[in-house]
Amino acid sequence: MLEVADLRKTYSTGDVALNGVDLTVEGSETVAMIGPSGAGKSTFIRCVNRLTEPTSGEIYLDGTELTGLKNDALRSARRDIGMIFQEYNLVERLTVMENVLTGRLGHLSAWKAFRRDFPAEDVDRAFEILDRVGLGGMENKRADELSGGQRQRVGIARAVIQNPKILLVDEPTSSLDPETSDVVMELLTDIADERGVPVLINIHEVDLARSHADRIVGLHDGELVFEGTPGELDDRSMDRIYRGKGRTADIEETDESARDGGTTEPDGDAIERSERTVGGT
Ligand SMILES: Nc1ncnc2c1ncn2[C@@H]1O[C@H](COP(=O)(O)OP(=O)(O)OP(=O)(O)O)[C@@H](O)[C@H]1O
Repeated sequence: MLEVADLRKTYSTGDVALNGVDLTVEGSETVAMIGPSGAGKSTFIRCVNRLTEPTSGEIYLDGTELTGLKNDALRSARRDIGMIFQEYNLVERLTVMENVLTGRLGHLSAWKAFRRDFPAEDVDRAFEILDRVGLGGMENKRADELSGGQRQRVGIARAVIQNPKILLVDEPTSSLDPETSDVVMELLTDIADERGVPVLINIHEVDLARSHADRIVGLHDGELVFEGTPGELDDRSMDRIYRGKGRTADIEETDESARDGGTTEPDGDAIERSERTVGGT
């Protein structure tokens, strides 16, 4: 389970990317994070795996506090986080099998990692996972011979072989056509279910989020302004996420004036206006 509390990030440029975000992702749920460009989605994911140092806040993964970890402790915690990237981040000249096995490098001693000396069980698992993601028989192909969809499947297999406690996925479909995007999203959610691992996906395509996620969270200007099921993501929520309209503060203000309008005695002018209206009818 990932638990994030009051996460804040201000870059050295003064840009406030995250302004106190709370989020929990657990079980085998798929949570899609949506929001306009610059809302802070990538910063959030990068803070969780500490590629970006948060300014403040707490991040727990299955009870381990990730902020503040250094060196070996940080390396070990990162083994528990499977990352899947927009641009796949494969080593082009290596084979599919070699790319997948790099997901196990963090589990080997430095010497074995240097020699890429993987135990037989890792290789067996790589075969099994490649089969699961639909790349059975392609183990010896070089990464640069693959299509975008195939590359992303290698990226998924490489993350899954880590045995992660969570999958963090950054714009997995941005470089893919709509049909392949759909297949990749389905694969991710199925794998989450099968392995009992939660998935947090940062995604631009709202339709994909709606059709594949269990829960959607919306960021605007570094703040979480929506959290709900795909069915709850109505036009008003979309406005709040993409235009910053009707955020909690605005709603409270509106509600207050509505309440006032209902309970406060109208002033003299209002009475006059209303009488004119009545008299005129
Ligand atoms: N390395 C950086 N240095 C300074 N400011 C940054 C850096 N990275 C991001 N920002 C700023 O932080 C804010 C959030 O950016 P971030 O990339 O997290 O948003 P995003 O929602 O992922 O956007 P996109 O969907 O375009 O990728 C933006 O204002 C951005 O300019």
